[in-house]
Amino acid sequence: MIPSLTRPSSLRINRPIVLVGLMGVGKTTVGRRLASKLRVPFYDADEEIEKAANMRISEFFETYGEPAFRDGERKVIERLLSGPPHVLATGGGAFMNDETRALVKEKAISVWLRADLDLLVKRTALRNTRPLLQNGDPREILENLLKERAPTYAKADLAVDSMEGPHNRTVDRILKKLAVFQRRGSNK
Ligand SMILES: Nc1ncnc2c1ncn2[C@@H]1O[C@H](COP(=O)(O)OP(=O)(O)OP(=O)(O)O)[C@@H](O)[C@H]1O
Ligand SMILES: O=C(O)C1=C[C@@H](O)[C@@H](O)[C@H](O)C1
Ligand SMILES: [Mg+2]
Repeated sequence: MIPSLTRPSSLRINRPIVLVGLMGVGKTTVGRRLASKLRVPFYDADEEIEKAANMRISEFFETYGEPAFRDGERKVIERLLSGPPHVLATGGGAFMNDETRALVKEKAISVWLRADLDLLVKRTALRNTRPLLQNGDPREILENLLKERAPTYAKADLAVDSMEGPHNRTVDRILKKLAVFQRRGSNK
């Protein structure tokens, strides 16, 4: 028997699926697995920006600053969303940009991945390449970002918890909500 980890989903998506949410919530890891189950390509906006600019995100922030990064991020997301259905993991701040969010709302199904503060602190501690967490106490920064950004993330079409446990449990929760959303048009 094919293990459930790799068993494809019977769901057919007709629009890109865009994952939004804070740093460390699992957009990249969960997104990659979701795409594989849906048998569609996976893209990570942060990786695409790094490829286009030929530098790491942290270097981009240092060289050009955050407003230029947000502009590049919007362009990269616009290019990706004009292609066929796929799963796209966005950078943690992408959905905060009004133009980027309007684009995502128009062209894709957006999914807010949620986790509590403790888990975000634990997961982001595994990698220290996130420029916004470099200057100060990561817990305090994440707590403030969570407060500030949650009302905007809540504008996504769906919200799914990405809590402790196997990644695939989160993937399966997304697939279930997507199936209902596609059938009914909306299901928060
Ligand atoms: N559902 C999950 N269960 C357990 N661990 C997870 C889960 N999702 C992600 N992780 C772990 O948390 C870490 C951060 O995940 P990931 O890099 O996918 O987050 P991200 O949302 O893409 O962050 P960023 O916005 O900084 O790119 C990884 O080490 C990953 O393995
Ligand atoms: O939350 C944010 O604003 C960011 C998250 C990362 O994915 C990167 O896009 C960048 O470090 C900014
Ligand atoms: Mg990521």
